[in-house]
Amino acid sequence: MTPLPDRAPDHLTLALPKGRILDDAIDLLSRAGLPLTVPEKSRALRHEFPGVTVLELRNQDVPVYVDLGVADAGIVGKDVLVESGRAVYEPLDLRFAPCRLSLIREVGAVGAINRVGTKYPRAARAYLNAQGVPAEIVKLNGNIELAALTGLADAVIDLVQTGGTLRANNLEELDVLFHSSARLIVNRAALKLRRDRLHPLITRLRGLVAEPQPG
Ligand SMILES: Nc1ncnc2c1ncn2[C@@H]1O[C@H](COP(=O)(O)OP(=O)(O)OP(=O)(O)O)[C@@H](O)[C@H]1O
Ligand SMILES: O=P(O)(O)OC[C@H]1O[C@H](OP(=O)(O)OP(=O)(O)O)[C@H](O)[C@@H]1O
Repeated sequence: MTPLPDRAPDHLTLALPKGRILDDAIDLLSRAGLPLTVPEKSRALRHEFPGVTVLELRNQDVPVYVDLGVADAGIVGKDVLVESGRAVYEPLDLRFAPCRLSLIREVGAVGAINRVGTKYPRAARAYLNAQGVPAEIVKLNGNIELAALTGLADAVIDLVQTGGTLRANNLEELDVLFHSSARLIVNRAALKLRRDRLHPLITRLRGLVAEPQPG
């Protein structure tokens, strides 16, 4: 295991993704007692709070920073965690950012699925292998559904939440690979070294996500 960088055992370093997860993650961690505020809009990538450093990362990099011990813990979607293949400790489903990873096609499309566009090539390969579909996978980086609309691919594997994107583009969901939501992930060495910070945090977060949600 990669050794942790030399940091005080009572200091926490958290990996959080910029984008749609950041505000809810900061809100939940604040309610769990950490002295965090949403970072000012700036080009700063590292935010210092009393006893806590927040590293603002791309989603895909959160499991890497936690697995390699540069961050003690992080918050990331299950979809990104599965795709990362990183065996980090995942103690808690935080229950926000719910969505599902699905196989999607144009409504009424027929014929073999020979090529699939996706941002999730690892999950897509595992799914297609399990289905016995020997399709080529094309890794894309955004607006994935366009691949199915333009003929770049016969189908796509992408996230669905409200279904609004599907309806707006005459697409349909053929199958669900798995459901996703935001997860707390923790570096295994940090869990021992910084147990006095991490154990109470996990306990408080567990209490918060177990409470009935407002509304
Ligand atoms: N429409 C959605 N509704 C709810 N949750 C979503 C939705 N889309 C994505 N998510 C969840 O939120 C996470 C972050 O999504 P976000 O849109 O911020 O990332 P992104 O901009 O696609 O990623 P990146 O640019 O880092 O590749 C996803 O990994 C997923 O877990
Ligand atoms: O079912 P819905 O509520 O419409 O949500 C699903 C859409 O949300 C995500 O895209 P996002 O807005 O993050 O853009 P991206 O494709 O550039 O990642 C996802 O990739 C879908 O396109």
